[in-house]
Formats: sequence, structure tokens, C-alpha cells
Amino acid sequence: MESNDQHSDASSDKRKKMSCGLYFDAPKNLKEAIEMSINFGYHFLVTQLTHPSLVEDFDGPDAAHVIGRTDRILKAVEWNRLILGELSTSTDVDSEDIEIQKSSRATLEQELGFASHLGLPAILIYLTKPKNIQLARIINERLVLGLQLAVWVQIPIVHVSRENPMGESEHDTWDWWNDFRTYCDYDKRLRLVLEMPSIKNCPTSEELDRWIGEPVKALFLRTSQFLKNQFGKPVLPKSYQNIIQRFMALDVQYIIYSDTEDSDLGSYSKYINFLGKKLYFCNNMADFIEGCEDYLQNPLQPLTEHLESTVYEVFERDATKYINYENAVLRLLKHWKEPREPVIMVVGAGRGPLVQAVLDVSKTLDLKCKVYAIEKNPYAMNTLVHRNKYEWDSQVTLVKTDMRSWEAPELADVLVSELLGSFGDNELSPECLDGAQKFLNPKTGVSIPSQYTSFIAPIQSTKIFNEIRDNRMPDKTLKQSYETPYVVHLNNFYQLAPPEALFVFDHPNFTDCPDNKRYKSIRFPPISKAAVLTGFAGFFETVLLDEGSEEGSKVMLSTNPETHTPDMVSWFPIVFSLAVPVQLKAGDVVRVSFWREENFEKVWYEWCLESPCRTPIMNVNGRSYSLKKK
Ligand SMILES: C[S@@+](CC[C@H](N)C(=O)[O-])C[C@H]1O[C@@H](n2cnc3c(N)ncnc32)[C@H](O)[C@@H]1O
Repeated sequence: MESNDQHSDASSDKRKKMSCGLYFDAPKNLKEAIEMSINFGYHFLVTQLTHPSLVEDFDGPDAAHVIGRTDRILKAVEWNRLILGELSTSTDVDSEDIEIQKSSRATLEQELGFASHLGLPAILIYLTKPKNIQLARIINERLVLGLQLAVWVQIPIVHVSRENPMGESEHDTWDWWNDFRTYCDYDKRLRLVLEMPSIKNCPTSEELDRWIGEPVKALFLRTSQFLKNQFGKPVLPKSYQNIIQRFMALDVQYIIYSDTEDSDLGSYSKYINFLGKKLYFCNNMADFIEGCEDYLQNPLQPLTEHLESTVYEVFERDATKYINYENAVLRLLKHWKEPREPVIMVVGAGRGPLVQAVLDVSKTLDLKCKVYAIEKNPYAMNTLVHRNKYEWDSQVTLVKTDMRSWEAPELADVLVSELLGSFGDNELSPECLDGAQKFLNPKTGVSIPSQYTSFIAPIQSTKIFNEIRDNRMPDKTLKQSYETPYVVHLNNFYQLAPPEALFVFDHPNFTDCPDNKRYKSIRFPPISKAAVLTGFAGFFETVLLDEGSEEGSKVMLSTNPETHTPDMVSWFPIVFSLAVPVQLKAGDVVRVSFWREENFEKVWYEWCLESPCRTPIMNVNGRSYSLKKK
């Protein structure tokens, strides 16, 4: 059983990760129960720590000291790896009855102590009603005092009243969970176990989206929820498969609870494994991005740091990106009518993929071009020199310089660049291209790209919030960590509204003094479900070439989820966090202000929430994060 956050298991293979646990009701012989479960293909066992049947053999004065079964029945490593300890379901620390409250608290505290004594990786508790504040206080106290194990919180995935129409009132079980984890300060040791609903009450796609933004650790399935195929083997109905497919991205585990007569429990774990492989292979992007999920990366500082070989290699694996660039250059040069060779300058050439794209177009059109490659990174320049000699027949003029200070020998007809970060302008493409445009023909010169726009969307991701809180860099305070944007392949998150356009940059920008400062206040549509706002995800769209207003006249790249370029993997979103999560009710309006600021040495963003509450402005004067211009 994996109890802790494991974002760092970057090389793990999801195909092997359909980890299944078997729920075993108070087995008399725990050792045998484990052996049987393992033989059936399960990885862990869920069972009670204490149970009346486990202590009934004792009487006399010693009986008062019996808590549960003896720890010597298993080795420490077995307790630690194989047992998820279910706490008593008969306790109710939130009871109205003071006596029940008191005795429940005593039992709960004893069980928590016993679970720690046994060295279990995790315990399982249930939320069965809306009010769990006493339970939250006790668990939170343990967490704050340094509880070593994870707390799995089991809850029905859909409203109780939908499962039981005779229920007294409408409850959203997400609210129970949200209250509970909020009282526990979003502690990352709290993980969710979601009970699969009855088939007629499957959650809506939007309800699922919100659960996907939660730290879901396991799905709880009853054997009665399986159908039998023509060979008598268990299979899940399509609607359950669809739910499982959504949660596979979170690497969830599965707990099987036997509520039927079927003794072949091995066929259930086998089926779940089969399903894992089947659903995994439906996701053709999985291999490319696996291991990066929800992992915080610092955005690149392209002007002050030289990119490394591995980074260039990752860019170059993204065929889609270069096919689109090649297409843009091809569509532009197709119309070349001048009686001279077009001058094409690739600025920020890296190891040369865009130079290659230009040379390929030249060959396709049988149009000789004069090609320059401008690059400031001496190590990338070394690669360009080799490629020019051995692959490009020395046709390319290489210039090792900062494009902003280059005195070009002639004007370019086309400037080709890819200086875009996850937020479009956040790797200083505007500043670099404004500096380079002095060697672009002012009348007819074209920049590829000609425009880019950043987009933002409000998100809920307590996972990212906790990653920032718990893994901050030693040289940063907590405040600085929240004020730093991170590049993240978002996985465990819920987007609360569609992305809205933020800052637009056009190239070339032949004004006297290009101004790349920006300010915009964005009001998102009212949110449809209660949620927790933890920050904003940033994306971009870029127009590589714009040939007019007709449909299909633009060559685009996009990371905006609404218009994402299919199969393009070069950019993950950027995340701007808030310093504290903000609770939102259905219908609340999120309004945010964003600034792009600059001075002579750096560029930075500031942001703050205006609605439904106001927050202090983050990253004032780029105090925690900025992009250096030199
Ligand atoms: C995002 S990489 C793209 C590289 C390459 N075009 C590709 O697609 O693989 C940007 C490149 O631009 C270079 N660069 C950034 N700013 C520059 C500047 N002001 N002058 C010259 N090169 C620059 C960086 O060193 C880096 O190699």
C-alpha cells in the first residue's frame, strides 16, 4: 500500500500500479487472511484494529488491558506494508450525547495510539454525517503533533440523499470532506477513499471534475457492483469504468469489499488489473508526460541561465510544435515574389530545430533562402556549428550573440523565434523581440510568431498548495514560495471556470517605445459548485502566422485547454498561487487583478483577488520572483 504522496516516483510505470486492497471483516487469523489476500492478488488488507470478537477470549483482570490483537502476530514490516487499519465504526465523537462523545473520544484516541504503535502506514476513518468538527479536532491534534501515518477518510462519492431518497435533507458529501480537511488545515496526510455509488446514481461529469481536484487515494467497490461476463467472471459496467478512467490519472488504489457469496475474490483484483492496462492504453499521451504530474518546476530564466542539453532534447521531441512552425514558414514563403533570396533569421535558435524547419521549407518550395541563426548560449552554438558543417552544408550564417544587441549586416524578411514560456510572455519574448526587430524590414518584415496571449483560469488544487507549503526551497520563506509561479503538469486539480484572455503581445511592434507593462482585471462567470480556490493556472495561445480573417487562415499553437494544439507537450501550465485557500460558494464570482511590471533590470507579475474577498497584492515589486533582463 502506498500511503504517502509520491510525486517524486517519476519513473514509475502506471501499468503496474493498479494496487488493490481487500476489506476483511475482523478475521480471527490475521496471518492467514493476509496470505489468502496476497494469493488472490491483493496488495494490502483493510481490517479493524479493535473489534469485540478480537478481545472476547479474555477475562479476569488482564482483560481490561486488551486493546486488540497482539502485535506479535505479524512482523513490523508486515504491519507497515500490508495493513490499512479501520478505526471503530461504532464511535461518535460528534454525538449530541456527552457520554457517547466522551467514551468515543477515549476509544478513538486509544486506537490512534495503537495504530502508531503497530507502525501502520495508514488508518481508515469514515465521515457519515455533515458535522465532524470534534473528529477533525482530534485528528488535527495528532497531525500537528507529528502523526507518522496517513489518515484515509472514506466518504460516499455522491449526495447521500441521492443514494437514499428518503433521506431527511440534501447533503453534498464534498461539503463534509471540505469542512473536515479545512479544520485540519488541508494537511496532506489526509487522503480520500471514495465509495462507488449505486449504478443509477453515478456522479455528473462536473461532480467528478471536483473530486479529481481532491487528494483521492482509493476507490471503494463492493463485489455486488460487478456484473458477470459470459464466462462467469466479474466485470464492471461501462459507467463505473468511465469513473475509474477519470481517477486513473491520480494513481488511485482500489478497495474491494465482498458483499456477495462469490468466493473467487482473486477474479476481482485480476479484473481491476486488466482494466488498468486497458484504460491506460487509451491514453496515448501517458508515456510522454508520466512522472511529471503535479511536480513543481521553477520557470526557466532564459536570459541569465543557459539551457542544458536535456532541456533542448525535451523541446525537440515535440514534433507537433515544429510541424506547425514549418507550416507557418511554408505558407508565408509560398507567396515570395521578389527576385532575390528571402532573408530569414532564426533568433534564439537553440540546437537548431527551427533552422531545420526553415531549410526543409526552402527545399520543399525549391526556394533558396539566406538563413541566419542567432543564439546566445555558447553550448547550443557549439551544436549549431557541428550541424552547419555536417548537416546543412554550411549554408547557415551563425551568430553567437544576444539578439537585442546584434548589429545585423542586413534586414530580415522573416524573424522566426520560439521564446515562449508557459504563460507566453514569461520568458521575456516581448523584450527580446522588441530588441531584435531593429533588423527586421520595417515595411514588409514578418515575425513568426506574430502574436501571443496569456490566459488564466481559477483552480482548486490543494495538492499544489501543499507542495508549495511543504517543499519550499531552503532559500525562500513561505511567503516567497507562494509568491513564486511554478510550471506544473496539472493533474490533481479542478478548474473552476474557463480560461480568460489576459495579456496580448504583437510582433513586430514598431512604436517608438514599446511598452510591455500590462494590467487587467478579470471577472470569471459565477462558479457552479462550492469549491476551494487555491490559485490560477496560466496558459497561452500564439498566432505563428496570420493570413487574414477567414477560417483556417491562422497557424496557431495553444496550451489553453479550450483550444489546445493536439498532441503538443512542450509546455505545461504555470500556476500562480494564493497565500491561503479561499472557500467559494456556488454562485460566487471570482475576480482577479494581474499586472506585468518591469524596470530596467527585471520583469515580474503581481496579482490579487478582488472577489469574493480581497487579498493583499502578491509579489509586490517582484520581491519573491522576477525575470532578470540580463
Ligand atoms: C525556448 S528555447 C528554443 C530553442 C529552439 N528554437 C527550439 O525550438 O528548440 C529559446 C532559445 O533562445 C535563446 N535565447 C533566449 N534569449 C535570447 C537572446 N536575447 N538572444 C539570443 N538567444 C536567446 C536561448 O538560449 C534558447 O536557446
